Amino acid sequence: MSRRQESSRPRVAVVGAGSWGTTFGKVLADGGAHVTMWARRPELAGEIQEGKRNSEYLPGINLPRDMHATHHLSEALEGAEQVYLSIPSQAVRQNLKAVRPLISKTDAPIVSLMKGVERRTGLRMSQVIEQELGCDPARIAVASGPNLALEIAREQPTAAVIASISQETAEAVARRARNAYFRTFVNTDVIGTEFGGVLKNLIAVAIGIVDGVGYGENTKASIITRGLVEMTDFAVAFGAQPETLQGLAGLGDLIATCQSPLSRNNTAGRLLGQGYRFDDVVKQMNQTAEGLASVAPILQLAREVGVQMPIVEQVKMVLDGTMNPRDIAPHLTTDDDTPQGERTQNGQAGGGGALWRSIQRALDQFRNGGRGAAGDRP
Ligand SMILES: NC(=O)c1ccc[n+]([C@@H]2O[C@H](COP(=O)([O-])OP(=O)(O)OC[C@H]3O[C@@H](n4cnc5c(N)ncnc54)[C@H](O)[C@@H]3O)[C@@H](O)[C@H]2O)c1
Ligand SMILES: O=P(O)(O)OC[C@H](O)CO
Repeated sequence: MSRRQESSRPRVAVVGAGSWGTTFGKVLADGGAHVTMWARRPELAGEIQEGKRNSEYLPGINLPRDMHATHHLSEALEGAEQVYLSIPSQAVRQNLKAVRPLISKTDAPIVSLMKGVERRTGLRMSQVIEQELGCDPARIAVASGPNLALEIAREQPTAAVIASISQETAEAVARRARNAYFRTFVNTDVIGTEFGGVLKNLIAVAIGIVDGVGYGENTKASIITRGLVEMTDFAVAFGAQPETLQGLAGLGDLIATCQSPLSRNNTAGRLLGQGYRFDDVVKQMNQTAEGLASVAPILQLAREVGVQMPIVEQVKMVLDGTMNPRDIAPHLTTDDDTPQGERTQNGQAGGGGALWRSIQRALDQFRNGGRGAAGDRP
């Protein structure tokens, strides 16, 4: 491709060159964008820029010629029409402080690719972005879904959802972030989309734990199913649409993360189940397992709104070393001896579910001027 052709392509920046940032950069470049990655380490920026490889995070993957990289943030952000963020959630705030002055003159959409909450505040990443950049929330979007980086880097067909409170922003990002192997849907339920990505990590840690112990498919299916109930109850209590949790950012991501040995959260859980202590697991993981840092703030938030999360509670006990991983299975729902109905706390899977859902849908349409908000729409 000539320099002229390349310079006419829409410019986007990706901040963070780990496995997901680099994969998303490839998705964007393969979709026709001129991509500049920001890598913290100069040697990684050099490898992507010169060798079109990121051998540490994506071994065996050739990156597109239109993917560039620098360790100078200002270079990466210069002229970017969209900015994508993919660094560990606990490091986002400090990095945004450096990003802010560099994008103050643009109204480029800011897209979170991350799936964690800030440990200290319990805030979702879009909330941290809004605080630190002081920008209109309609400019912020989040991407989520069953998106194991290495599979997408290998160009295996995958779907994702882009959420923003602004339909226009969600669509602009979805149009840019798609190509022949990566299909993006849109919704306006940022809360549900973000919490789906955070919460499935915690259930994937639980699955890893029981896998490490040696339990089989019944146990795992029970945890996945009841885990989805916990995820839905929690997210809905914070204003999410239940449909979002049944979509790509909820059930879809839960299936992918719980089933795949590529998942770092699942892997961390498996090591715990095999008897490794939390500190040893952290040492063995050389990539980000967001679930480990999200457990405590999520449980704190759950307590604040009165939502029960027995599976996540037990993950925390295993992480803290106060529960033997073998004991996780008998407590799948509650320690209460009274048999419970198989329903979510907000009643959506029980008798009142249909009525409750139709009320939600009516409210949803009212809020969106007659358009439905949730659900993954192409
Ligand atoms: N890997 C996936 O399959 C995948 C898929 C979807 C979403 N995500 C989410 O994307 C986010 C990033 O995950 P990842 O998989 O790319 O992680 P990773 O561990 O592969 O890479 C993290 C990157 O952030 C950099 N980094 C670490 N600390 C930093 C700091 N203090 N400041 C700046 N940069 C720092 C690392 O050097 C590395 O380049 C996470 O929230 C994760 O949940 C990951
Ligand atoms: O490797 P994990 O556990 O961070 O999961 C990666 C993605 O979130 C899967 O969608």
